[in-house]
Amino acid sequence: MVSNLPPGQFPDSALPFRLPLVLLRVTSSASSSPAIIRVRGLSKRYGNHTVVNDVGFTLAAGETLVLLGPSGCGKTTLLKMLNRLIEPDAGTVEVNGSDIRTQKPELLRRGIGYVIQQVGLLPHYTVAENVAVVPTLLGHNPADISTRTTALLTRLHLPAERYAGQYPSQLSGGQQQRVGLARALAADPPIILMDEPFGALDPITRAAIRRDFRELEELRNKTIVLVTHDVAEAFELADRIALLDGGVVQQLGTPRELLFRPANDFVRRFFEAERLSLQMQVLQLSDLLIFIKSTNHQQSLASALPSLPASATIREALEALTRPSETPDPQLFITQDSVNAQPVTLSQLMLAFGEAVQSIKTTRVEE
Ligand SMILES: Nc1ncnc2c1ncn2[C@@H]1O[C@H](COP(=O)(O)OP(=O)(O)OP(=O)(O)O)[C@@H](O)[C@H]1O
Repeated sequence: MVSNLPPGQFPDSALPFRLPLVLLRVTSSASSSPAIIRVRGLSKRYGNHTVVNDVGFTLAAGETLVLLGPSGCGKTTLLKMLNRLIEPDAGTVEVNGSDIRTQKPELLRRGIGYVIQQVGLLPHYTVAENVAVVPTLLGHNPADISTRTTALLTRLHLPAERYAGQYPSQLSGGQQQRVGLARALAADPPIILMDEPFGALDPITRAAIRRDFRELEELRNKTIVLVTHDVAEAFELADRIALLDGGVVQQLGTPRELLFRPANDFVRRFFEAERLSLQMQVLQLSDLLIFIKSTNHQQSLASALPSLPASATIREALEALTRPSETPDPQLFITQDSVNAQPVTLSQLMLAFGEAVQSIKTTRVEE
């Protein structure tokens, strides 16, 4: 019965069983959609050095998998084996059920978007010509290419009337990166591979492009494999993370699973320095509802206070609650549906956050 409810909504009768629900959410994993990428036993050696060692995973359509790990752990090598830029020594990659070795590498790559840190725009092509490269190679209708190019550039904050005719050297690094993203999306491939796509950008541009990335309609249904060594970026963008060390996947799971159920000491240590901030990014208001004391409130107050959905993260709630305010203990409403709204003050939220984290830890120890 409880599992049929949307996240964050619990019937009163479920009260005594609320604690295990927090745990259940930690263990919930990948989607059950059909696999679009299936990797088995993938290995690559250079001389005596095994840089990717027996890696396997299955990716559902629409999923974003982040390959995370320290420098030199094999992320780029693994990514490049997915579009045959590097051939493995062992193992297989299947895309939509067929072994990629049965396709010519250049044909395979036209069907898989690829975004890299160095962007790799063609310097003597205009922005519009760069975006149009793959659809042109695929023989798409020129009018359709032009319409899509204009739409993509506009969506990525590069209005075509201003930027379409410019050359890459006339653009900033962030603008070039946006053109790189538009180019990867131009032929509407179902799969996009991204290698440190935001790595060369300053923190503000990086945050802005990451926000666009999350909100971009064109990316919504794509299956994405993204390489990064930035933990916060991985947690922000991933459905699942494959954390690598020495070419071996140390753990593959949701950000919650890696944070709250680390498979080994390497995984635990990897997130240690940013643990608090990651917990605030991973836990949602819905996880805290059971720890917030219900108070009677006037419905009329709801419209006067800021509100956030129960799916908002603790970080988003803290951002909302710590804006300059006249009130010593500001509050907001957590909206669960059109009828139910739970008021919470900043101090209640902090207390509930502490209790939620503690309860997850406690439940683990008791297992
Ligand atoms: N062509 C090559 N010849 C020999 N060694 C290589 C080659 N390409 C990569 N390596 C080695 O393989 C290991 C993994 O490299 P890879 O670029 O996949 O790591 P990475 O995790 O992407 O690192 P980074 O985050 O620094 O980009 C490194 O030790 C690297 O030196």
